[in-house]
Amino acid sequence: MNDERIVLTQDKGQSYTAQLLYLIVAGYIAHTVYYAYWGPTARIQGPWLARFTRLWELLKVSKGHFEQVNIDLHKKYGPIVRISPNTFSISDPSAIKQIYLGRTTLMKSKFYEPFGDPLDPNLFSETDIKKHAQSRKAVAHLYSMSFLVTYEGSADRCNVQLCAKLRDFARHRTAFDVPTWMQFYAHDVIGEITFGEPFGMMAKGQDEHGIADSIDETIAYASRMAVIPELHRWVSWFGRVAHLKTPFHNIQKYILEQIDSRSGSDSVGIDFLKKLLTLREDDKITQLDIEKTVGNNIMAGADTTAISLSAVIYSLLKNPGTETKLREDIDTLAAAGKLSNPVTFEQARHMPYLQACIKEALRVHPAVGRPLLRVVSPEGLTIAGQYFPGRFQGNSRYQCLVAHYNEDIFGRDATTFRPERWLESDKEKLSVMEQSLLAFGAGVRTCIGKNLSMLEMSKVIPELYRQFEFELSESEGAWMTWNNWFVKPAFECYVRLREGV
Ligand code: HEM
Repeated sequence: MNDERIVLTQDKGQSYTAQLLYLIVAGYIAHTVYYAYWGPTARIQGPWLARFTRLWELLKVSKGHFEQVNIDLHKKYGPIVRISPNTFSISDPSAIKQIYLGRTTLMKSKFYEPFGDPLDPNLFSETDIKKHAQSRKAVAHLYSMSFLVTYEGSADRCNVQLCAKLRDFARHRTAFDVPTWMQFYAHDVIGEITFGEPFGMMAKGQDEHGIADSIDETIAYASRMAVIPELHRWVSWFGRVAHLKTPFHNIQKYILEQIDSRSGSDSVGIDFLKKLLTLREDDKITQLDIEKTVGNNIMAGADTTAISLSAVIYSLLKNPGTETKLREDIDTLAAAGKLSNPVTFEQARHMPYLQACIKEALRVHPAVGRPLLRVVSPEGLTIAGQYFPGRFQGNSRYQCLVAHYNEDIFGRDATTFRPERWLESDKEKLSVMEQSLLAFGAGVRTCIGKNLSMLEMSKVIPELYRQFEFELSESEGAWMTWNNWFVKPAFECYVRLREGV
C-alpha cells in the first residue's frame, strides 16, 4: 500500500515537471513568434529564419563570405536589414555618425566578448565604456604619432629582409604566395616593434613559434562564438576547470617568456615592451595590462596589416595604370633626391598618390569583414527612420564593406579601385568619404594601432615598387578570400628585379 502511494507521488511529480517544461518551451516559442511578428522591430525585413534564431547568421558566418552576404542583404531588403532576431545591419550613411560618433557612445556588444577572457577583457573585447576609456588612456601614447619615430628602425630592418627574400624569388623565378609572405613580414615587424626582435618568420620562411596558426584558430573560434557570446563564458569556465589549453596559450607562453627575459634591472632596448615595463615600474599599469597590451599587438596588428598590404599589391596588379603612376611618382622623387634609402615615414606621408593607393585598397578590401556591433543605449535610438528601443538591447551595426561600397558616397564606380577619387574630390565630399571609411573603425573604439600600420605600409610600398615588378601567376583569375572576422585573401605572383636596380 505504502509503495503504491510512493509511485503515485513520483508520477505526479514527473508530470508537474513535464508540464512546467512544456509551459516554458511554449512560452519561449510564443514570445519568439510574438516578437518576430509584432515586436517593435518586426517591420524590419531579412531572411525568414533570422526572425526566430541566430542560427541563420551562424550558418552564413561559417561559410566564410559574410561580407558579401551582408551586401546582398542590403541590395534585397534596403538600408536596414535583419541579421538575427535582435541584430540589424544598417547601410544608411547617417547611421555611422549616430552609432560610432554620436554624443552618447554606444557600447560594444557582447559579440566582442569571445575575443578575450570573459572575466578579464582586453582593450579590444572590453564592452564597459568607463573601463575601456581607462585602459586605453594608460597605453594610447605608445601608439601616438610622436612615438612612431622610435619604431621606424624596426620597420627598416624588416623591409631589408623582405626585399632580400623577394630578390631570391626573382632569381629563382618562383611564384610566391603574397598574403603569406606579407603575413610573415607583418608579424616580424610587430615582433621587432614589440619585443625588439622579429619572430623569425621571414628568416625561416615559416610560421615560427606557430604564432600565426594560433591566431587563426583563436579568431576562428571567436568569430563564430561571437554570434552566441553567452556560451563563451561557459566554454571558458569549463576550459579553466578542466585545465584545457586554448590556441591562445601558445601566444601567451611566448609573451610570458619575453616578459620574463626582460624583467631584470639591466633590461635594454627602446621597444614597446620596454616602455610598458617602465610604466609598470611607475605603477601606471599592472603585469596583466602588459600581457594584454602585448597580446593585442600580436593578435590585431599583423594579420590586418598583411591583408591590407596584399590588397595594395593585388589592386595595383589588377590596375596596371595605377601601378605605373605610383612607380613614376616614386622614380621622380628618387631622381630629385627627395626619397632616401630607406624611405622615411615623413617622406612617404607626403606622397599623395601613394597615400591614395593605400586608402583606396583599405576601402575596396577592408581587413575586417564582420560588422562592428554596438548596443542601442537604454533610452532607445532612431536610426535612418527606424526606432530601436533600448530595453530590447538591440544590436545595430555597420559593416565596413557595406559602407565602402555605398554608391551615394563613393560614386557609381564604388566597387572599383581608383585612388584618384581621394585626390580629385572637393573638401566637402572628401570629408564625407573620410567619415565613411571604416577600415580602422570609428569613434572612441577606433583602431589604436592605425598609426603603426600606416607607418609600415607607407614605408614598405615605395621600397617594393622602387625595386621590383610584380606579375600575377598565370593561373590567377580573381583572388580567393575567406572571412573569419579578418578577410584573408589568397593569390600568388612572380617578382622581377627592375632594370638598373
Ligand atoms: C591595416 C591594419 C589594421 C586594420 C585594418 C585594423 C582594423 C581595426 C578595426 C576595424 C578596429 C575596430 C574594431 C571595432 O570597432 O569593432 C580595430 C581596433 C583595434 N586595433 Fe586595429 N587594425 C589594424 C592594425 C592594428 C595594429 C598594427 C594594432 C596594434 C599594434 C591594432 C590593434 C587594435 C586594437 C588594440 C584595437 C581595439 C581598440 C579599442 O577598442 O580601443 N590594429 N582595428
